[in-house]
Amino acid sequence: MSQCCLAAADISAFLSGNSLNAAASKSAKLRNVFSFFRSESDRVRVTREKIRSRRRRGGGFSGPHCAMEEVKTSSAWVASRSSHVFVDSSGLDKLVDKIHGSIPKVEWDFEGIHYFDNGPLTVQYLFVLDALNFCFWPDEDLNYDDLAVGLKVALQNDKSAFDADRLQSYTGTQLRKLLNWPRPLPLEDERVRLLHEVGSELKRSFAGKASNLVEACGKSAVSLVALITRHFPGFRDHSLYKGHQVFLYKRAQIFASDLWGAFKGQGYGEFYDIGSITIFADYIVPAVLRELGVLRYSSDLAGTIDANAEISSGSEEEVEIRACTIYAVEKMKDLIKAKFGKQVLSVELDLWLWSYGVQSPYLRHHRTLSIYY
Ligand SMILES: Nc1nc2c(c(CN[C@H]3C=C[C@H](O)[C@@H]3O)cn2[C@@H]2O[C@H](COP(=O)(O)O)[C@@H](O)[C@H]2O)c(=O)[nH]1
Repeated sequence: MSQCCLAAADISAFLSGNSLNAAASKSAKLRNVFSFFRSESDRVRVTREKIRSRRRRGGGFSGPHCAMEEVKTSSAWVASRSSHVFVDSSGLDKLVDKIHGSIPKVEWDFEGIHYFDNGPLTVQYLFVLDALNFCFWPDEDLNYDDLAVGLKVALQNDKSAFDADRLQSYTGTQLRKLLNWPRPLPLEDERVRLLHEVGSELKRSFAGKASNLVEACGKSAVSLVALITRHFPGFRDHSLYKGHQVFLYKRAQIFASDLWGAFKGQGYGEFYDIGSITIFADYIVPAVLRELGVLRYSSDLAGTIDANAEISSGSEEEVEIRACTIYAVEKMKDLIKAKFGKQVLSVELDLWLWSYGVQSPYLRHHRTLSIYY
């Protein structure tokens, strides 16, 4: 920079676009300095634009670890500002003491309802299952088991039923028939759209196979969640709460957990970081935590839920229920570690709490129309 050793003051003045303009008309020397800085500023502007466009494309700064950490940190952010839902620390304390820090062991597929052949077709089955694993409550006869069994029977009858091309072409009537369901499914058009999305993106990026998606994550559940939410918009389970983005990623995370459970932590289910997965913010676990005195609701919110009235997706109430669920279970894990020196997994806590909830006939859960859970 021999021709332009301007003092710092001049450079900052330049960046403000004032003094160098006037000076440049006085002398050639300064004119050179000015032209040098103009080309520099163009270079800087181009670089900045490149960074901005990379950010817009979502490249570079949202690595896999960001995604999962964001679930925990954004849920904690909500919990620290919530006004409809509260985590009762004494309730949490009592629950941990009650179980002496030991979680009752619940087997994955304790109901015996899932397809399993220990191979890539099981991965395809679980990905299709978790693409549709949401919002059963509007049909009081429908529940998760009907979906799991329906897809299992469909695959046993036709091994090509979940090929990427087939997934892209299902209609609502065909999906209903596949599940042997006598009437339109809740959010049926969305379920069909999500099947199409899974089929087309698996074909475009993973040779049609969910097993390739899993193999691409290097045995990291966190990377798998990041890969899924990057490629499949239907899995991008997030909300805006008081102007902040809150990440929940329920169906992306439960897919990793279902692989881990189905394959017993081996093969397609082997993840060195399964401990990073949080609880799955569905509508059963929050209701169980409320029943166990861990979550407390405002009287208005309790009244709405107990009257079986709906809560809007993205409302403060809905986001606080889901985020406080994640926050409470993370706190529960810390408490079990501090009090009993035990390291428990969210996926194990989840299976215990969820299985407890689906077997409680009078459980009152919140009702939100959502494709996320
Ligand atoms: N937190 C959490 N939420 C879960 C599951 C499962 C199923 N997990 C399988 C894996 C191993 C087990 O053996 C299960 O068979 C479904 N759900 C959610 O519950 C709701 C369905 O309720 P209902 O309408 O009553 O069927 C709905 O939001 C659904 O997305 C879970 O494990 N954890």
